Amino acid sequence: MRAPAKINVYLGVGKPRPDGFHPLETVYQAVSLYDDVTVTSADEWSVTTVVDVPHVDGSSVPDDETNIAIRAGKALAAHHRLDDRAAAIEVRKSIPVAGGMAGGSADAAATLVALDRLWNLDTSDDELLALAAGLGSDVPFALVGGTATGTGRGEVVTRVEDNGAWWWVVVFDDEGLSTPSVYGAYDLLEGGGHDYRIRPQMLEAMRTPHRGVEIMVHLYNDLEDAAFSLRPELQTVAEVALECGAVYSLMSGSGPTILALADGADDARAIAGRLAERGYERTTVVHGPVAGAHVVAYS
Ligand SMILES: C[C@](O)(CO)[C@H](O)COP(=O)(O)OP(=O)(O)OC[C@H]1O[C@@H](n2ccc(N)nc2=O)[C@H](O)[C@@H]1O
Ligand SMILES: Nc1ncnc2c1ncn2[C@@H]1O[C@H](COP(=O)(O)OP(=O)(O)OP(=O)(O)O)[C@@H](O)[C@H]1O
Repeated sequence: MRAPAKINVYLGVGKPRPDGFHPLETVYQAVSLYDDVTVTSADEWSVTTVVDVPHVDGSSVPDDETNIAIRAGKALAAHHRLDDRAAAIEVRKSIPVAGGMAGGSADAAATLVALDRLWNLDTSDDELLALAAGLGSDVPFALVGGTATGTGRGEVVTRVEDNGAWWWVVVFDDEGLSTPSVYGAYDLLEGGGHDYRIRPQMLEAMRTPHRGVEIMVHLYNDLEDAAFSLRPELQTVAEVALECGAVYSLMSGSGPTILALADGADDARAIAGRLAERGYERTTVVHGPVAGAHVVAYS
């Protein structure tokens, strides 16, 4: 089972709720960078992470039951009162770890769908989405894919019509950035007191056939200043991407991955080449939107 990375083409963040989570209004996009998950029935739960791409460092991915893929499998088994079931999970990672591209969420979504098929459970889409929401704010979107809005803490996902062919250069970072620490820095900067809603004009513009570049004025990420305060060199990466010809540059989710928007595939490859000349060699070209781990019905 294959699950895509996500980016947030718009991320508006409010003040923390009583439960500590931040209310979000985001526009997610699934892009063509994937983790592949394989499951086999076993007597005990296990997870193995395999990395065969240079831009991923899998050393910090847990191999015990804290791995979100095992948490997903156990949640599915418990939901069906099959607590005696277990599986061996193999995750082949291409999505950077703690990169703001929801790699763990992709693994969780892929595991839910893969085990549902392996065990012939026929879990409904609504039940899968509810299980996904219990695992993490970004997991429901990894099931749905495409382009979608996320509200609540990000887990309430509604597909939107996106007739675009977006091309991005993804600039990887050597170190990950912890999502809670970025939200913490956002609170210290007293973020959240503004109107963070998605502009209807953005959704309208995405309905019209476009190449991403026409939507550029609407691209936005409220967590950028917070991440840049923790890692100032990330702002430099975003600036260099513009100097290398990006139409726009944006941080992905809670960072540290930086996205350079390109005007088509050839332009993206040219930007990646110029970035390499400037010393940023750990990049890849992706396009979006792409399908999620499973085509689900949603409202
Ligand atoms: C940055 C984003 O990727 C944008 O889509 C998400 O908000 C993060 O989603 P995620 O990694 O699936 O997040 P979760 O696993 O649900 O939460 C991890 C931690 O991030 C913070 N968190 C997450 C989501 C949210 N709406 N508000 C938060 O404050 C909380 O400290 C939480 O303990
Ligand atoms: N299957 C997994 N893959 C990657 N990280 C995992 C996994 N399971 C648990 N983790 C832990 O979760 C942390 C964050 O992982 P992840 O790669 O999903 O971050 P992220 O891409 O920044 O997520 P998001 O964009 O949703 O905030 C890792 O540092 C790791 O310790």
